[in-house]
Amino acid sequence: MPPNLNPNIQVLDLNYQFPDGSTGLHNVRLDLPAGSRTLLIGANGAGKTTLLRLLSGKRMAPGGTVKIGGVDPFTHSLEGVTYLGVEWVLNPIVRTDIDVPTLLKSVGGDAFPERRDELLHVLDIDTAWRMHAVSDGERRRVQLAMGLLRPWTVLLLDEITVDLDLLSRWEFLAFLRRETERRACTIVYATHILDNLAMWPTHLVHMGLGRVKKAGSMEELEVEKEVPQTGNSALGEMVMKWLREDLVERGPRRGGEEKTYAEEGIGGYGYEKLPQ
Ligand SMILES: Nc1ncnc2c1ncn2[C@@H]1O[C@H](COP(=O)(O)OP(=O)(O)OP(=O)(O)O)[C@@H](O)[C@H]1O
Repeated sequence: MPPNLNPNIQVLDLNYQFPDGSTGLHNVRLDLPAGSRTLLIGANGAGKTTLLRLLSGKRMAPGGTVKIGGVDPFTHSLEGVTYLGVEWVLNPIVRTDIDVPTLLKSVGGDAFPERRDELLHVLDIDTAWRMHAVSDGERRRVQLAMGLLRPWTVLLLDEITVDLDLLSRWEFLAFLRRETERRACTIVYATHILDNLAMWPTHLVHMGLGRVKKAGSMEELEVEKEVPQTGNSALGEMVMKWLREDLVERGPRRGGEEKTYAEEGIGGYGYEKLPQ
C-alpha cells in the first residue's frame, strides 16, 4: 500500500487482551491529526508499548478500532509506518564489524542520498566508524539514521533516545519537528525523559493502567509553553552549553570542511539562541 498523504491516527474504543487473557488496554480512544507530534506519557507498565505495537500493526487490534490514515495497520501492511522500539534496538547487525556506509546502503541509503546525508549530519555520524568499535550512543545514532532513512509517514518511537547525549537528542528531536513541518507525516513518541521537550509536542497522551487518562492538543490541555529558550531546565541549559562547547572543540567530521552542527545551530527552534 502506498504511503498515505493524510496520516492521521484514530483509535476507537480499543480493548486489548494479551494471549494469557490479561487485559492490556481498556476503552482507548485517540484522534491524532496528520502532522501532529504526540508525546505518550505514562509510568512503567502503563500500556504505552502495547498501544504502539497495535498502532504499528505488529499486533492485531479488534476490527475497526485502529485506523492509520483511514486503514487498519494489521490487515494492510502499511508502507510508511515505522515503529522503532526494543526489538529494533536489539538487532545484532549493528554490533558486527561493519562500516557505516555499508549499513546505510543495506537499508536503501543510496535511494535517498539527501536524507542519508542530512541524517549523517544531524546525528553527527562519522562514516569511518566500524560498528563493533563504537560507544552505545554512537551505535544508537547510526541505528536512528538507518531507521529514519526511508521517508516514513507515521513514526512510532518507543523510548529509543536513552543512550543519546543531551545535545544529540536535541538535534534529533529538532530534525523530527522539521520533518512534520515540511511533509505529511505524524509522530507518536513514548518517553520518560522530558528534558528539552516543552516546545516539541503538539499533542499529549497520558496513559495509566492501560487507559488513556488525558489526551489532547497542548492548547486543549492548556500546557504552559512559556519556558526558557530550549524548553529546558536551568541545569539542562547549562549541560547543553557544555556539550556544544565540546563539539566545537572536537571540530568537524569528514575532512575538516564542514561546520559542526553546534557551530551552525541547526536545531531550528531556538537552539542557536542558547546562552553563550
Ligand atoms: N505479553 C504480555 N502478556 C501479558 N502481560 C503483558 C505482556 N506484555 C506486557 N504485559 C503487561 O502489560 C502492561 C503494560 O505493558 P507495556 O509494555 O505496554 O507498558 P509501558 O507503558 O510501555 O511500560 P514501560 O514504560 O515500562 O516501557 C504491563 O503491566 C505488562 O506487565
